Amino acid sequence: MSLLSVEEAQDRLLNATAPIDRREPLALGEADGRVLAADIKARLTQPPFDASAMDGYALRAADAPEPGASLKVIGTSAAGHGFAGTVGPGETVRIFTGAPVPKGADAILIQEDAEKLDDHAIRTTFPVMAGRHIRPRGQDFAEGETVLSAGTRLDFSRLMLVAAMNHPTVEVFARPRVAILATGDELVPPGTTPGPHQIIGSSTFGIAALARQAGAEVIDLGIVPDDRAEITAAVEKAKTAQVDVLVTLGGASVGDHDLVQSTLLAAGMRLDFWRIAMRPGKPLMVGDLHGMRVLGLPGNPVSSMVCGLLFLEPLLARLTGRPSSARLASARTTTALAPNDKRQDYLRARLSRNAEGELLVESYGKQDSSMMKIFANSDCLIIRPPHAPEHPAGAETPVLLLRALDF
Ligand SMILES: Nc1nc2c(c(=O)[nH]1)N[C@H]1C(S)=C(S)[C@@H](COP(=O)(O)OP(=O)(O)OC[C@H]3O[C@@H](n4cnc5c(N)ncnc54)[C@H](O)[C@@H]3O)O[C@H]1N2
Ligand code: MOO
Repeated sequence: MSLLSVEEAQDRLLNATAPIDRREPLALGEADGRVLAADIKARLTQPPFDASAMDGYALRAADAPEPGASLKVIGTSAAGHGFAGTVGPGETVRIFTGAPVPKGADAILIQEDAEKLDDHAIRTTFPVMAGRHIRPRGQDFAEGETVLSAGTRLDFSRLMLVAAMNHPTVEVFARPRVAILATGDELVPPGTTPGPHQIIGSSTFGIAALARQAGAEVIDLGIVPDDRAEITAAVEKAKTAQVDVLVTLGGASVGDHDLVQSTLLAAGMRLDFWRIAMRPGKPLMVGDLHGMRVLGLPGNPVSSMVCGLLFLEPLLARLTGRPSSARLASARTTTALAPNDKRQDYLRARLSRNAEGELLVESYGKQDSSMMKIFANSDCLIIRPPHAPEHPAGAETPVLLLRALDF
């Protein structure tokens, strides 16, 4: 059977997935990272009045086109406490940043450009133009204006804006619910003592972190042995918990103890596809069961994570109605890379910069998909397309970033 390409598999997965439309109201303080389910209109105009952008003096520009004008100080306008009167010819009002510009005034002179003659008079030392240092009412947004659209992911800048529009709560899409089930007689949880021939089940923690970063709510179904009844019981738990995505770890290949696919098929799963032309991650399986998308990830921890990055993360982005995160970049290889075979390769690699600031990438020699230390020390994965010829040292290659660059 020929293997599906990564791109074809991603398309098939995403094209068959619609964004979830469950919604919930949330207090703004809880809404970081969530996706708006409705457009947001401003409930008021910002700024609500013409406001001073500087500490200084509000005046009539016509009174002081040239330096040397003397003006009488008739009052004060502070943020939160405006001046009730009107600025007439030859008059000025002491004003502070954020304070309303008093009636009659049409410009602000910054205090550095004012010479104080006494407590009630100043002389200008700089020409004043109408409108100078005034933030006009509504300069930011106007009441009734649609400022943010449904589908926008909330972050620091948008939360600040929603608050400024006077909304204490927002309507957001519910987070996708992801259940993670680790399978294998050999697995025990971290902090326990493995028996003979056992190892620690670690992949759940990587996949859970990735899913949470992609906006999901995670339900850890724990570890079950290679046993059909136990796998079936765990799948029932996922169904009862009404998850959107069931991720299984391990048991995805062709060995006698790889029971996940046959057990899920017996439980009613519709198999979409299985086995991808990629390394690591070949045994990836995708299907549907009881309304859940099923992602069967291969057991080798690095294979699980690479499949998580390439399939789970975009799936969760689709479910929340937003584009996938931008992990693709380009870097120059420090060494030549061997010609590739028919599987798209994802090589663990480290990034650095040369004196010109260009990104350089160096792959690790040994790429066994059980080696988590090398994966954790990697900054990116070099992408080697199927049948790529030898890649010369110094040429650009696409890379998949594992985390944001901080150098
Ligand atoms: N004859 C073949 N054998 C294998 C093939 C193949 O095509 N033909 N594919 C290989 C590839 S590629 C991979 S990847 C693995 C994946 O197999 P499974 O999904 O069945 O994974 P397991 O056998 O259950 O486990 C593999 C390995 O990973 C360890 N593991 C499993 N789960 C976890 C976990 N949650 N945390 C940490 N480590 C885990 C497990 O102990 C095994 O060492 O199959 C190849 N074989
Ligand atoms: O593809 Mo497996 O995922 O090589 O280890």
